[in-house]
This record gives sequence, structure tokens and C-alpha cells, in this order.
Amino acid sequence: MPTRHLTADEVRDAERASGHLLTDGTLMRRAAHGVAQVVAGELRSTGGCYGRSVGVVVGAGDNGGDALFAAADLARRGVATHAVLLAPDKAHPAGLSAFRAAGGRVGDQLPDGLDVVIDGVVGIGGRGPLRPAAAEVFDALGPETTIVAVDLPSGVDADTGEVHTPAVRADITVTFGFPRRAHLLAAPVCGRVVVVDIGIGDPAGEFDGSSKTVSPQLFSYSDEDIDWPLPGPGDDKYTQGVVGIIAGSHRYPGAAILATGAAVTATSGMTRYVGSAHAEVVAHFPEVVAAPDLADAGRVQAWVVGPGMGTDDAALTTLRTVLDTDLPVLLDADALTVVAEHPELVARRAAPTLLTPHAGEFARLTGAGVGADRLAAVADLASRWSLTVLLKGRITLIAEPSGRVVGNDAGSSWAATAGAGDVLSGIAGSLLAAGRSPQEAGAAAARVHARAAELASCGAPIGASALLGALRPAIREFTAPRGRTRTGTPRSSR
Ligand SMILES: NC(=O)C1=CN([C@@H]2O[C@H](COP(=O)(O)OP(=O)(O)OC[C@H]3O[C@@H](n4cnc5c(N)ncnc54)[C@H](O)[C@@H]3O)[C@@H](O)[C@H]2O)[C@@H](O)CC1
Ligand SMILES: Nc1ncnc2c1ncn2[C@@H]1O[C@H](COP(=O)(O)OP(=O)(O)O)[C@@H](O)[C@H]1O
Ligand SMILES: [K+]
Repeated sequence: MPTRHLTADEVRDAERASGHLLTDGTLMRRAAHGVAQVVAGELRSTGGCYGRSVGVVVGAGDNGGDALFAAADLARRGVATHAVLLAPDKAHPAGLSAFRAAGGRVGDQLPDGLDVVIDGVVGIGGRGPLRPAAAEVFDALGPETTIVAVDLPSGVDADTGEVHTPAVRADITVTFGFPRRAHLLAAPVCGRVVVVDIGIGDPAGEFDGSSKTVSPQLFSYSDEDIDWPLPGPGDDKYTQGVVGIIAGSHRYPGAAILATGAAVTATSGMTRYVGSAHAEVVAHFPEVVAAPDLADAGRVQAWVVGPGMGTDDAALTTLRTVLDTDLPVLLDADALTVVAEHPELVARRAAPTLLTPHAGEFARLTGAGVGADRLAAVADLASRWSLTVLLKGRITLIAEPSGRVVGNDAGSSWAATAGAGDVLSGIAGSLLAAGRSPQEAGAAAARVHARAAELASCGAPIGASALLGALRPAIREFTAPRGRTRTGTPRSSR
């Protein structure tokens, strides 16, 4: 099941709906206990709790309350605890009493050599960057100290995921009930995210696209949510969807080879190529059925158009022809530049359409930069143009016109290399041809692409050819245990 990421307001609604659990402090005690459990687990994995030392940085709100109660819990387990109160008059009174009663010490700064420091500066009530006094405390920590953020790393916006400067960089983030948007949108500064059950329910329930639910809605997929198309006993080369790639040129064959190679690798069945790099493509991948002109291409179930195709009149004509069909079309790179000049090309399209811009192409399409709120920006374009938009980056966001957005954290940044986008377009195009919706195709492609980058890299820089080379082992991780159901029902139709 996809995981929904809530806004701060939705979290507050969920907490309020829990009634007395909020007002009598039960939620905070459960939250604090969850934080203490995670910190204790961390200490146990490196030698045990007793005699270890933990610091807490405490702000003016309930986030600081969570941190103080958690530290009190740890103090009772034999951990030496030290607190810095950033706003001494406003520190959570009951939390502070519990902390002192458990033997915790309060000072102006934290001692050196702490095992763990708990960030209880701000949570969902935080606005803007970490203030200087708090930044000073975190800057003084040595690299050996593990930072555990309560709810969110302070200085990170809960809803947009904007990482202000300065902001805490956490090793672990412990949150309550449901992940917030920032846990996905700002994943690289959250570290490992642990969601503790504190007994509250999702206020919006299942997303139904109705106007009562907030829009956009952000989801993330687990590996189990990826439904990769596999050939069945009744399949032949045509039944699984034929993808057509229009990319690259005789002078610049790279994009053609990378996109076509990715399509060949991603699914079984057939890949067609159209363009002046046909000879180079076939030399690399003899299984590709290639033609120089669109008129001779043969039938396909989805088109990928754009990487390295140029932006001249011929490109415009080709684009118009492809977009006039009722087939799914993925537009990338040069095709996006052309569409930015000619938005009428996609305006009346009813067939599935997927745009895959990076930030620069996105700015060309909208006339404005992506800005700090990437989620709002991508959802807005998808809704205004009534098509699916995949915004590339470390966190890839795939937005449908309905306001449903799927995000994928690549987990590493090795894919930030020239030509990696061509590979992504080939993967996503072949999934479109296999009948996946643009959002499903984009989400599955982004996930497998990111995994391939990690597998190819193993800690060293890679080029796009290496990423393509690791695509098959990456896909295998998503298909191996889930090829068959016990009743023979295809998974995609359940
Ligand atoms: N409401 C509840 O029942 C629960 C709340 N919980 C905790 O409570 C937090 C929310 O508490 P609050 O609403 O009190 O808000 P926070 O504690 O997140 O922050 C609000 C306080 O921080 C100050 N502040 C805002 N931005 C700042 C900045 N950049 N630097 C320094 N100070 C800043 C504000 O003036 C305000 O005093 C959650 O994130 C969670 O940790 C948990 O205990 C679970 C239950
Ligand atoms: N910092 C990053 N971390 C992880 N993945 C990234 C990062 N930057 C870019 N990517 C991914 O790498 C690919 C780059 O695509 P693109 O910018 O179109 O490159 P090109 O046009 O050279 O092929 C996309 O899949 C994108 O999501
Ligand atoms: K925090």
C-alpha cells in the first residue's frame, strides 16, 4: 500500500480528533517513549545504555516537551542526560520537571563527546531556519555524535520540505502516527525515518480526489507497490506492448542508444526506433526494429519522444504527428523545449501524456522556476495542463491532474549524470506501452532507475551506460518474489 504523507495541519487535525489522548498528555508521553526507544536501540547497538551520554536541545513548544520526556525516560535507564534550553521561560513545564526529577542536568551548552543528541528545537510548529543559538549547539557537535530529530529536523519546512539554512541534518528522525510531507521531500536531511504509533487515525482516510481532501496529496511507494510487467504463458512479442523511441540523431546517437537500450531492458516484447541514428542503435541492440522515418515505423502502443532529437521544424512536425495519435506519449528533453513554445500541442490531448522535465525544462514549460515548494509547483502544472508531470531530481515527483502525487527518494545521487534522463525515458516509455498509467509508469521507472544507479555505483561515480548496465539486476529485485499469484489472477487487474 502506498504511504500517504500528511501536512502539518492534517497532523494537528488527527491529534485533535483523538480527544482526551491529546489533552491529558497521553499522545506526548507515547511520542516521547517512542523517541526514547529509538535512542536506546541506537545506544544498545553500540554497546548499551548504561553509562552513555545523551544531550537534548529544547525549543519553546511541544517538540521540546517530547524531547524532555524522552530524555527523562533515558535517564531512568542509566543514561547521563544534559539539556540546553533555547527559551528557558517557555520550556515545556511538565517535561522539564520530569527531566530534572530523573536526574537530567540543564546547562548553557552541551558537553563534548555525547553519544546522541536529540533535536527538540521545533517540529511541525517550526517556521524558517534554525536560529543562531540553536545552530551554534549543533555546529559544536563532533562527527561521532548521532543526531536524532524529534518529528522533523529543525529548520525543515514540514509541508514543502524546504531545507532552510541553517537546518539540522539528522541521522534518524522519529515521527508520530504518519510520515509528514517533509520526510519524503527533504529525505536526505531526515536520515532514517521511524514512524511511531501513538494511536491516532488518518483524518482524510483514503484519497478519493474529492475537493474535501487537501490537494495535492503526496504518496510514496514501497518495493511491494511496484507491479513490474512480466511476460506470461500466452504472451508474444506484440501482446506486451511495443514502445517506439524517437530520440538522438546520426550525429548525436548517444541519447538514442541509451533510451532504446533502456526500453529493450525494461520489458519483454518489442522496441522500435525512429530517427537518423537507426544504424547506430541496431549496432548496439540488434533486437530493435529501426526505421529512419516515422511513416515507416510500424505500430506501437506508446511513444517516447525527445531526448537529443533537436528542436527544429522537423522535430515540431514529428511531435505534432505523434501527439495527434490517441496513444500514450512520453515527452522529454528537446520535446519539452518544443512544447514550451507550442503548448497547444498537448492542450487538447485526451490520451495518456507524461512530461519528464528536470528543473531547467520545468522552468521553460512554466515560465518560472520550480521554487522552494516543488510539490505545489509540479501539482499545479499537472492540473493546469491536464497531464502527468514527472519532475526529476534526487526526489522525483510524479503528479497527476487529480492532485495525486507520488514521490521517490533516489536514496543516493549517483544518477546525477549526463544521459541518465535518457535511460529514465526509455524505462518509463516501455511501461506505458505495457499499459501502465503515466503515474504508475513514472513511479516504477524512477524507483528502478535509482536502484540501478546505486547498484552500478557501489560508492564510485558512474556514467549513464553503467546505469543502463545495472538496470536488469535492479529490475530483478522488484520482480523476483512476485511473478505469480496463487490463483493465476494477474496482479495488475486485482
Ligand atoms: N499536539 C500533540 O498532541 C502532539 C504534539 N507532538 C509534538 O509537538 C510538536 C508540535 O508542537 P508545537 O505546536 O508546540 O510546535 P513546535 O514545538 O514544533 O514549535 C513551536 C514553537 O517554536 C517556536 N518557533 C517556531 N519557529 C522557530 C524557529 N525557527 N526557531 C526557534 N523557535 C521557533 C514557536 O514560536 C513556538 O514557540 C510536534 O512536532 C511533535 O513533536 C507530539 O508530542 C505528539 C502529540
Ligand atoms: N541529485 C540527484 N540525485 C539522484 N538522482 C538525480 C539527481 N539529479 C538528477 N537525478 C536523476 O538523474 C536523471 C537525470 O536526467 P536529466 O537531467 O534529464 O539528464 P540527461 O538529460 O543528461 O539525461 C533523472 O532521472 C533524475 O531524476
Ligand atoms: K525537531
